[in-house]
Amino acid sequence: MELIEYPDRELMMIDLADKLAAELNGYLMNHEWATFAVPGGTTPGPIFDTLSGIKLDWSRVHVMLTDERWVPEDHPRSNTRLLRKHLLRDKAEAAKYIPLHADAMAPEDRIDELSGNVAAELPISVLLLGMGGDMHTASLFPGADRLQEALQDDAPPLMAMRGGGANEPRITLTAPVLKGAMSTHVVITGPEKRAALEKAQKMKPLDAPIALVLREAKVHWAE
Ligand SMILES: O=C(O)[C@H](O)[C@@H](O)[C@H](O)[C@H](O)COP(=O)(O)O
Repeated sequence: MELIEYPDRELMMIDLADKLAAELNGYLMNHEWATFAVPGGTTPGPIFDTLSGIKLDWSRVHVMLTDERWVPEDHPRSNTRLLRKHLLRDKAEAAKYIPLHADAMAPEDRIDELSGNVAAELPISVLLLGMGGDMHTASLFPGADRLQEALQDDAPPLMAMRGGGANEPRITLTAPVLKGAMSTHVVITGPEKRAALEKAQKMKPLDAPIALVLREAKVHWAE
């Protein structure tokens, strides 16, 4: 794991946005398109704000979430809503969006179709992950109902997930998809998450799902 510490959050968000854009740009030099997977939650908004204004051939960037809360897209907890408001606008409006959500009561109602769309975009070229204080990443929560299945190397690309720290049903990329990314970044803030991250390094993914990716990841941290 490579830990990159920043003097403050604002600087980190801007610098990380630049790094991600540079990686996408580099990838596009040798590939027809790039798959860019990003987290929801409260941390990445400022990264998205900066990214959306960066000059890049966004029309060849396919954006997807690492996980989604199964709520309508105009719900305050919808990660899709966050993306539309902060990332898929300005220059980045040209990006192709690969949804993890569809209009249905439960994720299981639409998962086959959503999963097929995700499978066509793999491997992920550039992956950005968040992490919770409980060491979950994407919607792979310790104690969630199908975590064990989602950690298997032959897990389907997308799975529904309930329980653990999740408030509502979730849909999430699974371990093989996250581990298969060409480049992996994790962004965290504050002393509590820093301590959790350090603990996770010595733990198994079943207890600390972020541990799945830590060996290969660059972790970006600011107080
Ligand atoms: O939908 C989500 O909740 C996320 O994708 C999730 O995996 C997030 O990255 C962590 O929960 C950290 O969330 P915060 O940034 O809000 O602390």
